Amino acid sequence: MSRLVLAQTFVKRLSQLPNQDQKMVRDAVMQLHLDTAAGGTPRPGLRWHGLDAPKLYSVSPNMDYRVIVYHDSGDYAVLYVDHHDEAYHWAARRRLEVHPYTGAMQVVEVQERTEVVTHVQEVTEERPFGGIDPGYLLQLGVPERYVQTVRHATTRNAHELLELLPEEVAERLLALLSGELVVPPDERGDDPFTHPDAQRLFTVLSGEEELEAALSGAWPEWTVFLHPSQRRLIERNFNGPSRVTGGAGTGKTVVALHRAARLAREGQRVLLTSYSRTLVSRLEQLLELLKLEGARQNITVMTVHALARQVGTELGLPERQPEDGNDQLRARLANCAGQQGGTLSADFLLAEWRGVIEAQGLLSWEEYREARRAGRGTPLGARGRREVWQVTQCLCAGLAADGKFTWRSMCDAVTERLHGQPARFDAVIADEGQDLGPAELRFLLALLGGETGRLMLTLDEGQRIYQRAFPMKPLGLNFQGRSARLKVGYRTSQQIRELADRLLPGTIRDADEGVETRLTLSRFQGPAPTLLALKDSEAELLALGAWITQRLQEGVKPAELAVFTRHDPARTASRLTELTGHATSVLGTNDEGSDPATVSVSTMHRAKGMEYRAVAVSGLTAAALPSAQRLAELSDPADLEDFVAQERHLLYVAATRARDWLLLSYSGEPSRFLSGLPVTLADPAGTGGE
Ligand SMILES: Nc1ncnc2c1ncn2[C@@H]1O[C@H](COP(=O)(O)OP(=O)(O)OP(=O)(O)O)[C@@H](O)[C@H]1O
Repeated sequence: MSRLVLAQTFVKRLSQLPNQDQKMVRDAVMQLHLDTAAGGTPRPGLRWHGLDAPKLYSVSPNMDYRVIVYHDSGDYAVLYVDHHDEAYHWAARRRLEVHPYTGAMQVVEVQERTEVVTHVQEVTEERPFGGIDPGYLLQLGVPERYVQTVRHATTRNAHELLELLPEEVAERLLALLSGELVVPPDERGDDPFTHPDAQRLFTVLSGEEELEAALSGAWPEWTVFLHPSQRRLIERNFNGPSRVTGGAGTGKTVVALHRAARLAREGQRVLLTSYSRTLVSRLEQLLELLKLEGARQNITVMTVHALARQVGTELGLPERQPEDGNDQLRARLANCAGQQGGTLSADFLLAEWRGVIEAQGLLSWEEYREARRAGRGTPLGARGRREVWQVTQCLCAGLAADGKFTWRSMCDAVTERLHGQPARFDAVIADEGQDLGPAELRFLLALLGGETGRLMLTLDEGQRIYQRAFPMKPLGLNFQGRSARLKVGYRTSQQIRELADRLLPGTIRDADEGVETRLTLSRFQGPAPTLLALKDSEAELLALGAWITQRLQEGVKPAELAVFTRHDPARTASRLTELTGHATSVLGTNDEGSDPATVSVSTMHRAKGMEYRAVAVSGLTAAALPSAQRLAELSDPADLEDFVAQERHLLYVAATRARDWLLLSYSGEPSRFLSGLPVTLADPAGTGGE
């Protein structure tokens, strides 16, 4: 009996081919399987023949395409497909080797770039791995042919080398670079394709049906080829609350989905949640791809607020409508302060309400009088506190009289009602957890009957755009020993990730004093991002139009393109259409999709959770980012600092929605967040930086 193994590189390339070509390749692979499954040989029609590289073979679905296959004893591993020359070029640069220490199958790149790295011999430069014992490097999975190259790598070219090595190895070396102690992977096993290191790249198929599903494109890569660090987080049972962190596009949502699926298959009642409807509807769509069948009914997918409202109604809380916009609350606070002749500004009062009273769920004057005001910049004496309390009580009374609630106060009210009730879920997984506040977390814990160990948060401090950081330990959430960082960037090209990383500090500290370095690796290369500086907004829109035209000509579909702006996307969309003729649709705050024949335009806030092949972030002026309008309203230094950090994160979020192409643009004075980034001056086609 022989086995058929599929490599992630094949599945990915197959999905990029035109439909009719995919079918032809699928038929050829199915044929190969049928011919060899019972120990036979491939039929002559497949034109099976050996290549120059050891154990690599080629199959020809037609005159144009070649499928590259590794074959050894009973194993057939389908590695890659492409047009004749490209496929052979791919094969010529790769070897499949069973690693001598780990026993895992590795795809090792050879030639060209290896030599580039080896020949950089600047003795004066620091060699970060120079002092590491070759035996230890081997234990970490470094391919034998690379051990000396790694030891010779300099600080400058170490990253180039890491992008070249098998991912699992690069990840361990990256951890060494950031000063972590790295434990070598498991001892070698018997099967090179099922070693945890190999599972991110290969999947052994158990039959024709599975092969059919894989080949028909019903198998998006993420549903099968998990990174070992993702797999561990999905399979591990934690003895306390757990946390998954990672930069944009490192697969945190993928972990959340697979873990929810795994627990549901075991019969657990799972809540998979996040804070916005857009994010939750994306979770719902992706969950369908995991083909859960009966187990699907064990998973509730809902926003925290929608669920709180539903549970509140069940528990007999009066029906109220949400009123949570900053502008509405600020107006109510100004009104109350005016009535009471207070001295504090509406903005200060709002920040105190959001940052102290709502954040800590303070329900009485005594509690507020004693409360810690950590993170608030302006000190408040007893008189000031009294004034804040009176005004915010007036706010609450006004909201209640009008049949309204703020989401946080509703969460707190429901949490109180849930007290002492049995758990409604066996597990809660909250994606984009950085933007959930204390009230939301308390509610989630109440749904678990207080069992903090059944909560998993996936989050990125660098993408915090709504919620100021707050310590989680007082809520009983201590993640020590149960926190893991994902380091492989799946979404964005190396070039886009590197630029986006420059928008944020290299390390980020959370409110519990945890410090994380943001080092991440990318899985693929792409064109350099472009930063355009134009003389006025009309010139900027024309340049944007030219950039879009160029992308469309290169085969990017309108639905794979998005434009993000800080303010007023409707205006950008209509001016863009007027000036350039490109059809656009504006995405609102609901989860509605856009017309696939148009380019999406939305706010940078709406970008969260989205993904496109090409993204333009336009109008990045000093006045727009951080929003000058909002800055003028803030007086407390801590509020200002929080706000500027959130605006910076917003740019990071918008930029990291791009997989292959990124354009940043502005006219006049640039946003302070762009300082230090190389500008490609007015270049309408967007080719200057590429
Ligand atoms: N193991 C994997 N194999 C292939 N693709 C993956 C894998 N994990 C994640 N991806 C892909 O990478 C992209 C980003 O994944 P995901 O949305 O889970 O990342 P994230 O960390 O939640 O991102 P963000 O924080 O930016 O929202 C998606 O297209 C996803 O399908």
